[in-house]
Amino acid sequence: MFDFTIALRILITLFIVTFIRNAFSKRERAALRIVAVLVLGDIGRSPRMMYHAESFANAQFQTYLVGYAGSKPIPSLVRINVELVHLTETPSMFKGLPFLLLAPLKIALQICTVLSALLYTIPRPPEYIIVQNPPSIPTLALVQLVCWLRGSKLIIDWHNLGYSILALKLGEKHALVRIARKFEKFFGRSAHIHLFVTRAMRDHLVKPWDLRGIKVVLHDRPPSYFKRAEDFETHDLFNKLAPSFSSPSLKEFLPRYNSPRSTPFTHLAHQGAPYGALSLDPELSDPSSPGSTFPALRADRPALLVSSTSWTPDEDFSILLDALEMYEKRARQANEEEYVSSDDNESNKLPKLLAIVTGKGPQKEFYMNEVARREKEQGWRWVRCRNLWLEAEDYPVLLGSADLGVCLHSSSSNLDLPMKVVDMFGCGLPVCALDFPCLSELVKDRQNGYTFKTADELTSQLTDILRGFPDAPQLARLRESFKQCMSSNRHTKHGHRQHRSRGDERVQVEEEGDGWCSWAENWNRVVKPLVLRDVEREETSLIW
Ligand SMILES: Nc1nc2c(ncn2[C@@H]2O[C@H](COP(=O)(O)OP(=O)(O)O[C@H]3O[C@H](CO)[C@@H](O)[C@H](O)[C@@H]3O)[C@@H](O)[C@H]2O)c(=O)[nH]1
Repeated sequence: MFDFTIALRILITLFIVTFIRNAFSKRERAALRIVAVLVLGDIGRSPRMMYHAESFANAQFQTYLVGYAGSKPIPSLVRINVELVHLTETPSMFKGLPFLLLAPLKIALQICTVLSALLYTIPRPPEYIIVQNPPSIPTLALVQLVCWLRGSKLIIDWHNLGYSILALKLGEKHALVRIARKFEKFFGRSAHIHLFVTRAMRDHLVKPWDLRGIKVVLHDRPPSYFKRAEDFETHDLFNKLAPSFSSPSLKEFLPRYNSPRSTPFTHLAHQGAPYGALSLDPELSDPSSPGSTFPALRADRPALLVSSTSWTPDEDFSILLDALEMYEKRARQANEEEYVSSDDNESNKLPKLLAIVTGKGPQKEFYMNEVARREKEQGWRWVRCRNLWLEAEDYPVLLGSADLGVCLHSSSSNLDLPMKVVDMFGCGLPVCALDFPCLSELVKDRQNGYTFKTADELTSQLTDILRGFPDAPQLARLRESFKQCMSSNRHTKHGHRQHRSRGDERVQVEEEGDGWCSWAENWNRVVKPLVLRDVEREETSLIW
């Protein structure tokens, strides 16, 4: 059996020896063009850090991505040779301990495993270490120490504030929250570069925390392969997902299909056949019949709603659950004979609604049990809700195949924006998003989506948008204004250059505007010039 205490002792001894050796010998000189990207979390569930790693590697850096193994990372990391360095997990036997006992044990192990990764596994000192905050404890202190020992430059990527997440658990006034805030402020103050996910976060931190270093906003943006799905991609995806839709309650809910020729959303159609008139004709759906067939959306498909959540307390899933329950009631009123008068026409009907919730996290089991309970006890006929975790390459196809996205993110600090909405926008998907301060940096109400505050409001938005589906006029209008909003953003407000003083240097910083573009375009414009500044300087001095 794995002896945790022996491993811990070995790691602590190694750390002390290294520390003394480094403290009393000449500091190492960092090697140019090596970067360590550190996240104290599951690498595969840390999209922004994976994108940073990809961008550094594309800028010819030898790139190490340090974090926990778990979900599969994006495939491009393997292609471009990013080296994954895995941290040791907290042994599962500790997981049942109370928080106040578990926390120090977990931190002790984190200290050992992070130091061993940054000091030993990465053989030459990196030029840059870029760290995700939060979590802040113990990471911020560790990276400051390693940068001091190895002569690396620190980049802090401010995603949110660690102490504000702890406050959700312990309450704002708790002594540990106050200590965590002081820790974050002290160890987060100095860095070579501070990156912020929003302007609101930059403004909140720069002056009040007296941050030192280059400070620049880098909004989340989707990679270029996040796009609207073609019908054949939707067809392939739902064929692949067929085993996840095999439960009796889903089978009776979804239109009949015959994989691989048809799925609940698509079928094989003949070129030139009228849209929507095909699914009932088995001859036409048979790929072996003469003439070319191609996958097309079926007219009797349910509306597809996608929501992604980390199942944490700052994303209150009960809002969506209540909204789905109310949608079920309204769909019965709109569609079922006992409620509908003969004057009511088709365009007032509401479609069946399949909500797919992606994501992993602590509250998943609780809420999915609640979904199953309500579905069964109330005999839902118009709504189903299922949780899935998709392979990294399938996740954008699901978003690109959906009709509407829902986001329940409410920031613990009111300073960070949901990456999942960025993903949805990249896939051409308008969203209904829970409102909170600073959301307007991303979601413009009634332009690229709707904002809501309560389950009631969300239900009204769902029914308005989906009424008459698949020929839903409100959905068509929303898609049109979404397209206009994103394309006008793309061509207008790009950033402007600013000069900032940094010691005796004048630093040119590209300030980001609201412009919509891909992650790579944004990173190359904002971060690349900062991390390759010495190259520019060398090139300039060669010219002169
Ligand atoms: N492969 C896969 N990935 C998924 C799936 N579902 C969600 N994800 C990944 O999980 C991310 C959402 O994770 P959250 O933890 O819910 O992030 P967020 O609230 O939307 O955004 C927060 O984290 C970002 C990244 O750390 C921050 O950049 C952002 O500011 C914010 O703090 C998505 O962007 C996507 O990359 C899935 O089924 N499969």
